[in-house]
Amino acid sequence: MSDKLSFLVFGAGSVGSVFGWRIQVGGGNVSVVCRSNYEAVKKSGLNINSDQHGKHIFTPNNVYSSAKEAVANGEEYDYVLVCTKVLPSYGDPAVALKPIIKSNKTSIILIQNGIGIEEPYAREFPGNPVIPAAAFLDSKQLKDGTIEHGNHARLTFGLYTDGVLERDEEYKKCGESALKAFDKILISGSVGSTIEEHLQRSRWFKLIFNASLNPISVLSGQYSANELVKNPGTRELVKKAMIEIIKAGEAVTGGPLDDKVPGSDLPDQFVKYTETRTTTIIPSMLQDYMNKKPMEHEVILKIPIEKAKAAGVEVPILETLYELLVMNEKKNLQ
Ligand SMILES: NC(=O)C1=CN([C@@H]2O[C@H](COP(=O)(O)OP(=O)(O)OC[C@H]3O[C@@H](n4cnc5c(N)ncnc54)[C@H](OP(=O)(O)O)[C@@H]3O)[C@@H](O)[C@H]2O)C=CC1
Ligand SMILES: CC(C)(CO)C(=O)C(=O)O
Repeated sequence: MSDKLSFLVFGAGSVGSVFGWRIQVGGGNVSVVCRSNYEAVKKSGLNINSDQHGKHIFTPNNVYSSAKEAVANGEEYDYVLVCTKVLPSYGDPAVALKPIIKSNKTSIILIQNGIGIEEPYAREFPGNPVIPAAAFLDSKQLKDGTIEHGNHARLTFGLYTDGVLERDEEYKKCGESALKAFDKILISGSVGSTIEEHLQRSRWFKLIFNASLNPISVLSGQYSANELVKNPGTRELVKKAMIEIIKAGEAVTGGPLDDKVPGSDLPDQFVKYTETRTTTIIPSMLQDYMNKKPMEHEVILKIPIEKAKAAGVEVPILETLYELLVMNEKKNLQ
């Protein structure tokens, strides 16, 4: 039996493939569960063209077509990395993991955008460490099993301790050691890694980009993030949306979203970062729209809007983006 840590990537799309690959490079035993790209990945692995690391073929230790198949020989994983899109209106996402989680040994890492993503997993698996991660990278699946990755990859993550879990010392102890081992293997795989105490602040920080540039990239008529910040009119719109997200995030989490940069300076920082990128950033929401797939508007806009309002912050631009996006999606998916 291998003494390596075992990882199961649930949803080997672009993000799952990049992190799965780097974790294998860092010393992990990495298996993947695929859906539409199963045949291609089983046959030829994942071809990753990365500006950061060059061209590589990531050959997972095992390729499975379902959660059931991933445990058919009694496997129990140290970590399950959930890298699917977050689409709560299509059903409870935690149910899909039920065959895989057999004991509290398995930590559940959610490498996904959005707010409020942890609750279904914490409810379904109350003893398993739930570790949400904000992912900073740009990646895209060009065709089944062929992934394009930009010039950086970073994860900011921490232990979810809201609600009933706050009282459970055993949960915290297991969670803390899972965080440390994950951090170590990411660093070995050349992934930027930060264990974050103020978890929700880092999720709202990531949302500054996702709730502004992602919907606007769709609604503008399919412009990249780089193009949107170059054009003066959309640049201003993006910044105004960002200000709403920052105010909402500060009110909801009770503190600044960044330790060093004041909230008022963050929109300029995000815009500058996007403007100076040499790779073209096609936000994941625009990728979904172009592929006629459902978009993650519930966790990127709807839930943040509800939380903002509950905290007394008005977010009219985000509400407008949300309504227009839902209308667009209806037509796009017809
Ligand atoms: N792309 C990016 O640059 C970034 C994305 N993110 C976030 O990361 C998350 C993942 O995004 P991304 O990798 O782009 O998404 P993708 O759509 O590329 O990948 C998701 C994968 O999960 C698969 N999947 C979905 N449901 C199941 C299931 N039940 N069983 C097996 N496989 C399943 C999908 O299969 P199928 O093709 O059949 O649907 C697809 O291969 C999202 O929350 C996104 O917002 C965060 C930062 C950057
Ligand atoms: C920040 C960005 C655009 C990737 O760089 C992202 O998170 C997404 O595509 O959803």
